[in-house]
Amino acid sequence: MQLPEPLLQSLEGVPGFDRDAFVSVHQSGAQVTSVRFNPAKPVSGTGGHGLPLAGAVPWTQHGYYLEHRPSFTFDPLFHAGTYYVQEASSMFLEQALLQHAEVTQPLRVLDLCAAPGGKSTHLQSLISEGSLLVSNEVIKARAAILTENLTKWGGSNVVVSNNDPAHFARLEGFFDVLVVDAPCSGSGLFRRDPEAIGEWSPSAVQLCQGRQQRILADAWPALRQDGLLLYSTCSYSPEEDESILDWLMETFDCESLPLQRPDAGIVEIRSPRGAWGYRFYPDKIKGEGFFLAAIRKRDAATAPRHKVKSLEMLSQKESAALHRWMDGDGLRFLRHGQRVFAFPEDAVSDLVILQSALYLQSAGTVLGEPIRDKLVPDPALALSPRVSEEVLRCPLDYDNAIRFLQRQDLSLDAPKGWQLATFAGVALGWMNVLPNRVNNYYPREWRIRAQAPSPGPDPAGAPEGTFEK
Ligand SMILES: C[S@@+](CC[C@H](N)C(=O)[O-])C[C@H]1O[C@@H](n2cnc3c(N)ncnc32)[C@H](O)[C@@H]1O
Repeated sequence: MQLPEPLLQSLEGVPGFDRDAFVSVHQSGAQVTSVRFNPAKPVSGTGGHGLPLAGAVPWTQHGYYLEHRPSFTFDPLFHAGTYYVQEASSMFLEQALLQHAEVTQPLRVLDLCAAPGGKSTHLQSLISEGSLLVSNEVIKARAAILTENLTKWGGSNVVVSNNDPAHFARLEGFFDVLVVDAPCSGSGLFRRDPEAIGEWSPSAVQLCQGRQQRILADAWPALRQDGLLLYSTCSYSPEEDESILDWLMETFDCESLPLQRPDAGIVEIRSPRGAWGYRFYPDKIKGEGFFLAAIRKRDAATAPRHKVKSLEMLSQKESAALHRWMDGDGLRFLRHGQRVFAFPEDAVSDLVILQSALYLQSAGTVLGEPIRDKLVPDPALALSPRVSEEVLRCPLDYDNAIRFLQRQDLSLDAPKGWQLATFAGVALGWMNVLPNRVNNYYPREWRIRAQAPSPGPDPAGAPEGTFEK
């Protein structure tokens, strides 16, 4: 692996940069794989997840390294949203949130650059049920992947939007926490993705810096006074890290916040204007290149009055019928078009504002489409940890679970009607058992398309739909 010489030269003198160790860790071919478990979907069956765990990630509660990289595509528990494959350094976000936000209180959190959903699934696990996460992605195709990953994660307190950062100016002072995991020149991921080296150049770094400033300037008004900004990149370049912190300090009234580090390998820096930032180098910690900083907004933001369209609530009778399908404690059932969905009761007024200001891709948990007195259940309901205990469950063995996820026909001896297909006690999706056949309702766009790998671990990694920082 040939790292760009201009990159190495630009890092000379940057705190924590050790040229020889840095080059050598990139040339070693070593790969680090890590996952973060979903606390809302514990797996208790024999052997649990069966993943080859190799110790905890020191800066997060639910993150673990793996001894090697298994084929996630052919693990039903991956599709069930019981864990997310996430780069370890990125999980440091948890420390920043826990140290500087009141996560036990209801929070409105905006994850502005969210696809494919690593930070958003993490944030969802850290905030309270009555909090609200708005997970935004500007690129439409990527917003669809984000929705899929968040649907599988299962939280009802999430809204996915597909907006340009500039649109958030309509929500002045609305959010308590703003996460900007900015698009960047990507040098931090060179070890994992050597092909990205070819796309790197000093001018790409400049271009990214300009874009990062625009994104931050556009979203800044949406953060309330005393709200928390978490800024991160996977770039080593000071132009995208320290210089952005200095630009924030010069442009806005804000205060930089220090973080406690549970691992001495994380390098604490002070920018020329004194802002704190945290650098991750693969030769110093077990993870990829990453940068994170926490900033408190000081200037005032006034909450504007919104012209709002109301939402259609279900009647008590309609809602009562839905409790057979979902534990609705603390949730409100609402109608959108033909479908009904569940949303945290305390956040319904926020949703009314959001739908007036943004282009929403999804909100809460879709239960399905009521037809006469019956419900055609939605995949999101199957993947919600709140799906009712009353719903019939059909445990599948491994081979049938894979057939189900490939959307193939199944031949099973099961009672008639809607059933949750489960594996190791965790729901995968819906089947409708008819007298002469079983209809597989796994979404076509989510199905496994890859060929099954040969038995045994797959150190090179099998093709898969979801893996990112
Ligand atoms: C580093 S990735 C986000 C990764 C994500 N936070 C995660 O943890 O999985 C940056 C995201 O910003 C989006 N993006 C690109 N250009 C953008 C822009 N001008 N404004 C906002 N987002 C942008 C990209 O599509 C990409 O999804």
